[in-house]
Amino acid sequence: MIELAVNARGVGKTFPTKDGDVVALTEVELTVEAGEFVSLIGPSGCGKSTLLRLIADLDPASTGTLEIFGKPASQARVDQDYGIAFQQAGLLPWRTVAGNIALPLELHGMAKPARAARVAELAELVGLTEFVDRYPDQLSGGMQQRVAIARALAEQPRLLLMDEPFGALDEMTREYLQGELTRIAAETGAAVVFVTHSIPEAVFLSDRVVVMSPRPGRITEILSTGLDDIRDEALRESPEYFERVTAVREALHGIPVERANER
Ligand SMILES: Nc1ncnc2c1ncn2[C@@H]1O[C@H](COP(=O)(O)OP(=O)(O)OP(=O)(O)O)[C@@H](O)[C@H]1O
Repeated sequence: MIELAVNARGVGKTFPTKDGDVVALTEVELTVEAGEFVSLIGPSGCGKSTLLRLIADLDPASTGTLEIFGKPASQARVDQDYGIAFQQAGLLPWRTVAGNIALPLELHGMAKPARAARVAELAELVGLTEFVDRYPDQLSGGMQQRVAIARALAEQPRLLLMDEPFGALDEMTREYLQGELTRIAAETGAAVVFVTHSIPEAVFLSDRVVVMSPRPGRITEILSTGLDDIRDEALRESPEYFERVTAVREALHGIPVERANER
């Protein structure tokens, strides 16, 4: 039987506000298989971050059921089944790269020698071995984001939740880190749920792209990219890649792009 990293059934989220209820998400049906890379894409306010926050148990769902590796999200949180990385790297400025990566290991009481070994392994995984003694303000934005990814992976989570982690980076760094992330996901075997505004980014990274629409946020389409496992620079220039980018763009617009331009 296929193991599911995420299993969302009829999930909805309503925020009560002083001006009335905001229905952020409704009737979300989504499964993510172990080891699968799934992106969430959609216009601003469609509930991408909300869905990620529900999966991470940072907020409770208002309706439906949500299981992470067959457990309630709250249990998965206790069991540290997932790691999280956000748009802002969120590093502690007074700690070195090694200190930041080690933080979750320290909090959970890993002994010092084991911790040092794991930090070295993670620094190598994200290509920062030579920078472990630097402080965050001595790093580029892309390097800071790599530290955040290493920290999220510290406890070998089987699921990585990422909310626009490359959103604040320049295009070249972004493309470089996309390649790195696909390699890291393959090496660790972790499933990834990745929030993005970028259609090419979603296609390049993903096995499946989940297209969402706002008011109230819901899934309108799920597209399999059907691309093979090798995600390199050649892929970005291939006809299959352009085809998938067009398909996702059309799904976002709800109609074929040519016709949308005619209106
Ligand atoms: N704590 C909250 N209280 C009230 N409304 C909220 C709260 N959090 C989110 N919302 C609303 O829920 C909807 C979905 O927000 P969410 O941040 O999930 O969208 P998003 O797709 O991630 O947007 P963006 O792409 O701009 O980051 C929005 O209308 C937002 O205003």
